Amino acid sequence: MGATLSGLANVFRPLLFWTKGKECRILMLGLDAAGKTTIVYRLQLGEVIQTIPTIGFNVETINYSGLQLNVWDLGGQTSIRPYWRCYYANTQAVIYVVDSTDTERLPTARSELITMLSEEELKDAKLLVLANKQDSPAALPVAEVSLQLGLDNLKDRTWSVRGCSAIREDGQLNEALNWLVDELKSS
Ligand SMILES: Nc1nc2c(ncn2[C@@H]2O[C@H](COP(=O)(O)OP(=O)(O)OP(=O)(O)O)[C@@H](O)[C@H]2O)c(=O)[nH]1
Ligand SMILES: [Mg+2]
Repeated sequence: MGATLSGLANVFRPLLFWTKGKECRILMLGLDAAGKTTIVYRLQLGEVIQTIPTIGFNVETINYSGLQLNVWDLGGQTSIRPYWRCYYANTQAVIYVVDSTDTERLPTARSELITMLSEEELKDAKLLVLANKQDSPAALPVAEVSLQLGLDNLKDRTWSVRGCSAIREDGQLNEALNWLVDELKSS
């Protein structure tokens, strides 16, 4: 019963505060095909949309739990990654999305993450790592993704790693976002 009530609370939480709240700038980063765009529109529209690779960026506003989240979803292809840094200024949080089935490129995801976090402009940014595509049988468990990204080595950073699936309705995505908005509100 307790679990059901907390599930319901998670579902209705985004609706509870629909008026414009404090603005927060959030960057969605991660390698190409990690699921960034799918997640953004899943959170905004509550549905799974057909995506195409992002060339440049999408920017969307999501009113969530009393905050106005201005979400910048940047393309993750190799040739686009050098431009991520143009968007770092005034960012309060980074959502770093990882394809948990793409084991071959986890070292690349790790090095891009480390490079990004070393930037002065992001030194105070909170970090939410999403180990996405957990619906797939080929997905590595969250703990393994975390290990391979070297997250335990992070110092002086408010961070969390969560498993999720952009295409499955299990509440994990909302739970992860709830963690982030609670951190943003308390800072
Ligand atoms: N099985 C599964 N597929 C997913 C999930 N999330 C995204 N996808 C699929 O992964 C592919 C890439 O998703 P996108 O959201 O376009 O990826 P992206 O990170 O925005 O990629 P770029 O824009 O190129 O950086 C699409 O075919 C999605 O349908 C998920 O949780 N599970
Ligand atoms: Mg995209």
